[in-house]
Amino acid sequence: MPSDPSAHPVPAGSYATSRLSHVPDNGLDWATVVLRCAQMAQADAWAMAHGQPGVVLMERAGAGVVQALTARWLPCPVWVWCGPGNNGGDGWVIARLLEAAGWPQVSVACDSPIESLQGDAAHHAQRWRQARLSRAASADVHTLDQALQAIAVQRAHAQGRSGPHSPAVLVVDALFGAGLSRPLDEKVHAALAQLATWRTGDATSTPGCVQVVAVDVPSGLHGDTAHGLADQTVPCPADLTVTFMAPKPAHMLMHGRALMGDLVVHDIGLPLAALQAVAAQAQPVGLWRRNTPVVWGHAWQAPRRGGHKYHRGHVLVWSGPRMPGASRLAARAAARIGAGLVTLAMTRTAWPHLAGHLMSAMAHPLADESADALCADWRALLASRRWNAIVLGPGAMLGLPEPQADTLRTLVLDALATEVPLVLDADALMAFEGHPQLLCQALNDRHREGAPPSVVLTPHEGEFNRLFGDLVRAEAGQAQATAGDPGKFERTRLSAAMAGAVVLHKGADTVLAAPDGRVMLHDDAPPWLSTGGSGDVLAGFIAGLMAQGVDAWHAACGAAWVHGQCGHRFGPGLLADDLPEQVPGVLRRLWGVPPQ
Ligand SMILES: NC(=O)C1=CN([C@@H]2O[C@H](COP(=O)(O)OP(=O)(O)OC[C@H]3O[C@@H](n4cnc5c(N)ncnc54)[C@H](OP(=O)(O)O)[C@@H]3O)[C@@H](O)[C@H]2O)[C@@H](O)CC1
Ligand SMILES: Nc1ncnc2c1ncn2[C@@H]1O[C@H](COP(=O)(O)OP(=O)(O)O)[C@@H](O)[C@H]1O
Ligand SMILES: [K+]
Repeated sequence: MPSDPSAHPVPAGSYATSRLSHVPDNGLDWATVVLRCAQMAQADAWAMAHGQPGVVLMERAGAGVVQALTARWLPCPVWVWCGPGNNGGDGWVIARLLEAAGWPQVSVACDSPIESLQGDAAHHAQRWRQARLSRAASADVHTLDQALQAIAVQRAHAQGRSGPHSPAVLVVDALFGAGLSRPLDEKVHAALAQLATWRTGDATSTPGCVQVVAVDVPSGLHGDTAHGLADQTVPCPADLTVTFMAPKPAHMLMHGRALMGDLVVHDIGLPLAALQAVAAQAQPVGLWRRNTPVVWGHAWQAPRRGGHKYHRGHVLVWSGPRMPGASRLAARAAARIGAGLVTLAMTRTAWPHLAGHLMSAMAHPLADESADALCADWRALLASRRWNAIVLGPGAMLGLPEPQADTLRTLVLDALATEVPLVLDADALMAFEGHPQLLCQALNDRHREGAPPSVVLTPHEGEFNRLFGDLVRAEAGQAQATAGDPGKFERTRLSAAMAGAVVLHKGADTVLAAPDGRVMLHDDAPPWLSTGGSGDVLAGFIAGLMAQGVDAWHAACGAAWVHGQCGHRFGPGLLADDLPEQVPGVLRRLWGVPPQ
């Protein structure tokens, strides 16, 4: 990861790419999409129908794996495990090319007879066989059982002589790709599970003695959900995974990614037109994208000459009585990202202590002798001025008149009854735990069909599950034949559709979704962001952008990007307080403002 990725208009990806050509077309290019398995198959089919033979694509896929593999490991004994379909087809290419590159011990295991293979895989299996025979070498293909026995012997002989770049045995998992159609057979699952035990090391071997390269995905993992089918476990993680053209959701979601080892996305030469054809089929919503300025930059401009502070919007931040730091972080973030004015609303009791800590931000005291008085004052404040965005949630609940959750729910519903763009975070979401329908109803009442959404919900994974878990499970169960976890992308998409709001589902793999079905992945965030208050800053960034007139969707995407960039710029040791202070540098690079 570069130390300052904001130097690039498109941030460095979180995976390695080989030969990826960045040809922008209305912002659409292979590097910025996340394709579902069916869409990848559509792109492959389009390319094949437009003059790119499948056998050539398969040759390039195998060559890409060999390129990544030989860059990492020295020649060592290799087993290529080939499945019955095209994933196996890649395996035959890999076996042939490794031998052609001079790797001395390459063995192939396939439980399907070569004669039973079809299409491009059959073609490449035959090419492998011919290459073997032309060298007067044996063209024997082994079963997975035989392969396991042989590997057991090879690793026993190699004890103490393997290293990170020269394992006793390297296994290429070319059994099944991302579009798995049914769970793995028990026998295949058990073979991969045995491999996994050897890979991690056991009483008789050291970790790394057996290493694994996955073609497309570790077999058994579905590319759309990052889980096995029918709740089957994914038996064998990989040390290196090579997929093709674009990542699938499983490559980008953390629990899928954790099974992949290093990830390489290899360009097998599908043209941009193939992607455009897939995008056309995905209209009007479009493809799932990776979050870069290309997709939201047009919605957010630098302050204009001759403008004044009111042009840049006024943000109102709800400040809870006991955890005022959270709202102050959000307020500071909103101001730093460009809101012209920021006001914190706080209870009258807290006001004397808190107001003195504010400099550029303003404070407004609210009656707090009872929940009714507080809510009445809040409603009066909402009506009193032209607010351009509201943040409600960071540190919002503790210390409110009892019952606290009821009081906070009323405050949220009052804010939702206005037309002011709104960010609901943390406590404001948890106040609806057990009552998600109430929140969804209020959000849908305010959301006008066809109008852009004006509310952003920013749950982290725990909040998301507590708030939406049951609703999403029910909805996904109805929609999917293969009930089970539909994956973070789909869960987030469903929640946004149900809520009629933008949902920014936080985490190391942040997924954003809009009610109309748009989905975005923010994968360029550093782990330094996992510190208390960092989410409060993000809420402030979103509100700061909405106050400047950016719609909820683009504000959420832009804010997530700025948040990640601030984390990169500061690096280790980051506190949430440091994030807003990084914004000037990030914006300077984003807008190309010359250094001072
Ligand atoms: N142009 C292209 O297309 C390119 C494709 N490429 C490569 O192709 C891969 C995708 O290939 P794929 O679609 O053939 O899928 P794959 O994972 O090999 O398996 C399907 C086969 O397995 C069978 N089967 C399924 N589940 C099973 C189970 N549990 N247990 C047993 N059998 C099972 C299934 O049988 P069926 O369900 O039809 O009965 C079918 O025969 C992709 O990952 C990439 O590596 C690259 O070469 C680049 C160009
Ligand atoms: N490991 C990680 N890598 C990248 N970003 C992370 C990681 N962990 C958390 N984040 C980000 O940090 C922020 C934390 O927000 P949140 O959990 O609401 O914290 P808080 O409530 O303390 O403000 C979110 O934007 C989240 O996406
Ligand atoms: K595989």
